[in-house]
Amino acid sequence: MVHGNSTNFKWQRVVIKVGSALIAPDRKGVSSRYLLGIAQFIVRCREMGIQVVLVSSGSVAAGAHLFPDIDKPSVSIKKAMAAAGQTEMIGIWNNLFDFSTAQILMTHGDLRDRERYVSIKNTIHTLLDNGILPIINENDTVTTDKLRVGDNDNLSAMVAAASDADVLIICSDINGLYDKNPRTYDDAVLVPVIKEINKHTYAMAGSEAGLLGTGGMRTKVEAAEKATSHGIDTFIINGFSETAFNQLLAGQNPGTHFFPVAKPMKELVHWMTYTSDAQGEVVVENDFEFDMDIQSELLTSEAIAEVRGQFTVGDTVLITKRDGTKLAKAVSNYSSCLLSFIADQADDSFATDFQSNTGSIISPKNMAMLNNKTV
Ligand SMILES: Nc1ncnc2c1ncn2[C@@H]1O[C@H](COP(=O)(O)OP(=O)(O)O)[C@@H](O)[C@H]1O
Ligand SMILES: N[C@@H](CCC(=O)OP(=O)(O)O)C(=O)O
Repeated sequence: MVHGNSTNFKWQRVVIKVGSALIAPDRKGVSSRYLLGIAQFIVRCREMGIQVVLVSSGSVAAGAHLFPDIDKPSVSIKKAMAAAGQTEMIGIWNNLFDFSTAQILMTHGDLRDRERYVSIKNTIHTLLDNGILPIINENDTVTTDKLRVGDNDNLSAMVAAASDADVLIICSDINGLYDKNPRTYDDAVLVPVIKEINKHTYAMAGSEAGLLGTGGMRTKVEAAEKATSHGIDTFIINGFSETAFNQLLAGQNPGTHFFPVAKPMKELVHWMTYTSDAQGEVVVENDFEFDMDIQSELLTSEAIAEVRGQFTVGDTVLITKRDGTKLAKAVSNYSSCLLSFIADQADDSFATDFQSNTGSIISPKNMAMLNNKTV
């Protein structure tokens, strides 16, 4: 746990996310220029008994030099860059350590499937228990718009939650979050501490990324929101600066430190809120409220105004009011077809009988209240 501007370094497990500009700063293939300092930090953490998981971006940037005549690469060229760059990148990381490393490539399609998520989680823990450094990236070659996380900031927060980490360190090409983009405004000021992430935090982050990166500060704030709501301290630091790593090791905050929330979400609720992806929507009337006291009647067909999308039993659905308010995400015990059918019956007794035989539509142990969060 970290306090104020200093740390007492009681971390047991750290996730370190490294941005593309640190891997291939000149787009001439991978370079060890900045990776040496990061590798030294990883080694020192491990010497202190802290387990480390590395999330490394940079496969596209690392592979770009193999396609020298292409100014504006298409999606398929970028995927080819990623495939070729990934081996260069893993090669250089592997050479920097005298212990074993392991590569894990994943997509959002893997993380949002509970069984695959648990499998990833178990593999990470098994690697750590055996002293092996997991090096993780999105599997860009197989992603589609529907399947991808799209940026490694959010991916690193999902990985931090899956790893049960207590700190996430996002290494970027800039000192931390400024009150506005310092590449545009000379008078931008570094924000050292964020105690609560809100719309002002997002306003400061804006939406511009650097030349090599994806998502800029916005996706880093999204990542910090995901991680801190799971009780994970989050830092954005300058990965170019060895001083920043030394400061962290000395218990100081070298960049922006996002404090964990006072009451972190439980693991399953956190996964449902931030990692699972709703396959459909169950729309209820505007005056609907969950009555948590009667669990079997948490959501009954009479309350349903509309069923949107196609989902099967066990899929996650979004429960929204007609006015668009996001109430909850929950695992549906009914398919969209069946739910539409029983909700459309004019005779309420049909639905009541059906539900008393088949069971409730959703159950509280598989639901996460959203309070209109952006997820
Ligand atoms: N408020 C801000 N504070 C800091 N950086 C900002 C801000 N707004 C935009 N940026 C841009 O975000 C960049 C870092 O994000 P990004 O390019 O995605 O890097 P990375 O590869 O580390 O993920 C900075 O170099 C800067 O150009
Ligand atoms: N999976 C991509 C990373 C995309 C990404 O988020 O990049 P960055 O903003 O530099 O962390 C790659 O390896 O190129």
